[in-house]
This record gives sequence, structure tokens and C-alpha cells, in this order.
Amino acid sequence: MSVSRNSTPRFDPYGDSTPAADAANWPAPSPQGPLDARLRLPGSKSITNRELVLSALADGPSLLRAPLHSRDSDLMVEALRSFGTVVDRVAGDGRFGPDLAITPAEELAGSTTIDCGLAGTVMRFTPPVAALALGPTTFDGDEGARRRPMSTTISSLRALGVDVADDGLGALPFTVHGSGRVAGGDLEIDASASSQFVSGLLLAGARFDDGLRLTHSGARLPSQPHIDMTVAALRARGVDVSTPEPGRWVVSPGPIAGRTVDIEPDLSNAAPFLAAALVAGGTVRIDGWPESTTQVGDDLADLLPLFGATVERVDGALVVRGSGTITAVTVDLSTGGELAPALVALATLADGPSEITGIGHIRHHETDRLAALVAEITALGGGAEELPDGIRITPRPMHGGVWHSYDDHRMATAGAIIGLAIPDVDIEDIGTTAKTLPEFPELWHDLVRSTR
Ligand SMILES: O=C(O)C1=C[C@@H](OP(=O)(O)O)[C@@H](O)[C@H](O)C1
Ligand SMILES: C=C(OP(=O)(O)O)C(=O)O
Repeated sequence: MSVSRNSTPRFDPYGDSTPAADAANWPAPSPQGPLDARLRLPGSKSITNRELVLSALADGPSLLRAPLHSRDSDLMVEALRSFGTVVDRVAGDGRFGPDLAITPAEELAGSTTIDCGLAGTVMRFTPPVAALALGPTTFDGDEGARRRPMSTTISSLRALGVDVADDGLGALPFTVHGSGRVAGGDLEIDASASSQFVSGLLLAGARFDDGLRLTHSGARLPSQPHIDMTVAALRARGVDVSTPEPGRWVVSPGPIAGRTVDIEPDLSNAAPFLAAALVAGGTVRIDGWPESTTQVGDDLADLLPLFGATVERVDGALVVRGSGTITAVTVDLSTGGELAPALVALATLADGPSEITGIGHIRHHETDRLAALVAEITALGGGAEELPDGIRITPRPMHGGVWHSYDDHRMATAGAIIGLAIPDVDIEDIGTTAKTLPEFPELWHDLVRSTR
């Protein structure tokens, strides 16, 4: 496959429009016919990183079975180790790497620097842990991480009486001067930029002297299922947490139990694979799909039929069939913004204009995803424009070219979806999928080769 370049200026969060070297680009494979794919996916990023934090804060050892091994989970492991948590790799079913045995530290120790990479879960979940540690912990991350909003984490810790030193920009880097304890109590925050501000505080709240009575007072709250996932994970470890009304959570002070947890496969990472059935036609079956789950990726079973798919749950698998025709949609995705890049990619190949709204906050994800999607789709000849709270996609004949990834795993996989249908799409930096799915290129090649 030849590497072709488009000359449309792209959205450039780095202020550096130098295109990546051709050598780094990955020719997106296209199938020879309808798919007949069957696969399993590695563990959920969101569950793995919650369970790692809870295991570090627990009053006894934990075992995470079939956890995710990726850049985001590795960064979380390293962060928790630097507080004194022991995390051992132990033999598991081996499919996607070892299990993790976690022994909490006797006392959490600060005096460390934590590399958050580009992981929202690390930068929003570990500062409250640092507040419980003794000594200063400095947080920093990738250049792109310094653009992600952190002011709610900083101001909420300060409101709880924790000393935090920053440069006043509400972003990384900053230093939490932990004193070994947090008084806790009442706290009002604005979590409209990310649900992770709520989850980070709830995860540590039971370890605060007075627990946590948290109220969200902003205009909207994205990603409610991710907060429900946090509440469920706490309850499974014996923490008394209630939600007396929407936007309010009460965590009683008390121990967090150690436990053995089977980590579910990552259902949000299923989005590009399932979307492929609609683009190429045929069937994609993902085994190990949980019967019930707090993962928002489960909503794909309701979302993909809107695009024209047939979806069935069969013997613990989710089976998606496409006819090769994709129906345009109008959908509010405020609960599942992380699914947006894959669904936007699908919409570029639909039979009419689509609007996906409720996702203004994804401007603060790994990159400004609305700007990045519009830039990359229009560069390949497609039609897309930003809305105040989302994106309008107007399908037009597209052509090959370089699809830029912006260090964003879901931008890279969105390009791969389009590349199933449009010849000569070359993905810049496919390696960025290692953030949550290092196996993506291999699994995608297997999917594309699975034609009947
Ligand atoms: O708590 C979590 O594990 C996540 C919450 C969501 O963040 P936002 O609320 O910032 O969208 C989601 O998009 C992200 O991928 C993971
Ligand atoms: C928004 C995402 O990640 P993060 O956990 O870094 O916020 C994502 O994975 O889509």
C-alpha cells in the first residue's frame, strides 16, 4: 500500500505542524470481504485502575485476575509502588499477561514524583492518595497531560485542608504535601469537565477521618456510568457509600477490604472491533462479554443498532452483524464520551448526516477530540464540523492520506475504522494504542483477515 499525503492543514495541539515520518505510519488494512471474526479483549482500563487504587488503600492484600497491562495501567502500578504499595506479577491465565497481587503499604509514603503519562485516571485518582501519604508528591506527565484540566482536583484537596503547591494554572505539574491524614467531610466541586474528579475523591474518601460528603454543583456531569462503576467498586469492598440524590455522594469513613477481583474485558475498546462489522459487513463476535456490568461500553449493544447493526448476546459473547450499510444517527453520548471517536468514524461512512452531542467535555480528553476528528475527517475529504456540544458529520466521498493520532489511542483506532472502507489510509503512530490496548495492531490484523 502506498503512503499518500494530504495537504490540508491539520489541527495541531503542539504548535508544531511537522508531519510524522512516513516510516512511523501504519497502513490501515482493508478486508477482502465480509468479516467473520471472533476475539477476546484484554482487561478494562477503568476497572483495573480503580481496583489498583482500592487495593493500595485496602486493609489487606488483593489479587487482580486478568488485569489490563498497558501504558495507563503500568503508570498506575508505578505510581502506587512509589507510595510503598507492593505490586507483584503472578501467574494467571496468561492470555494477556500476568495477574497482579497487591499488598498495601503499612503507611503510605510521599517524597516521590509520579509520572501520569497521559492517563486521566492516574492524574485524577492518585492525588487524593498522595494526600493520605506522608511527604510531598509531585505530579507531572506528558506534554499533552499538561493541557488536561486539573483545577478541580487541586481545589478540592485544598478545600479538604490539604496543602497543594502549583503555579496557579490549574494543570500539571503540582505538588501535594501529604500529612498522612485528611480530615474529609463536606465538599462541593464542579466536575463538569470530567467525572474523574468525582471518582478520584470517592475512591479515597473512606480513608478520610470524617469520610466524604461530596456534591457536584456544575451545570452538567459527564460519564455518569464511570461514577456508578466507582460506587460499585467501593461497595464490593465493604465501603458504605450512598447517593442520596443525583450529583451527591456520601462515603462513610471505614476500612476498604482487600479482595480478589476478576477484571472484565474492556468494552470501550470493543467499539472499533464491533464497528468493523458495520463497515465491512459480516459478523464480529467478542467472547467474555459480561452479563451485567458498569462499563459504558455495554451501551454499544444499544448504540450499534441505531447505525443499522443486528446485535445478539450468545453464550457469553456479544455478536454484531452488519449489512454493509450504515444508517445516519442523532445521538446524545454524554454518558459515554469515550465511545465517540469510534462512532464518529462510523458516521463518516453512513447514508446521511449524523449529529453526536453531549460530548463537549471530550475537548479535554487525550487531545481536543472534537477538533482532531474534524481536522482528520476533512483532510480525507469527509464532511465534519464542531458543534458547541458535539460534532456534525456529513458523509462525502473520502480518499486516502495520513490520519494523525495526536497521541490519542481512540483517534488512532477511529482512523483504522475509516481505513477499512477507504483505501490507502495511513495511521500515524499506531503505537499510541498502547495507552489502553497494546495488542491493537495484531488484533486488528486478525479481524481484517477473518473474512469468510
Ligand atoms: O473514570 C474513568 O475510568 C473514565 C472516565 C471518563 O472520563 P471523563 O468523565 O473525563 O470523560 C472516560 O471518558 C475515561 O476514558 C475513563
Ligand atoms: C478519555 C480517556 O482516557 P483517560 O482515562 O486518560 O481520561 C479515554 O480512554 O477515552
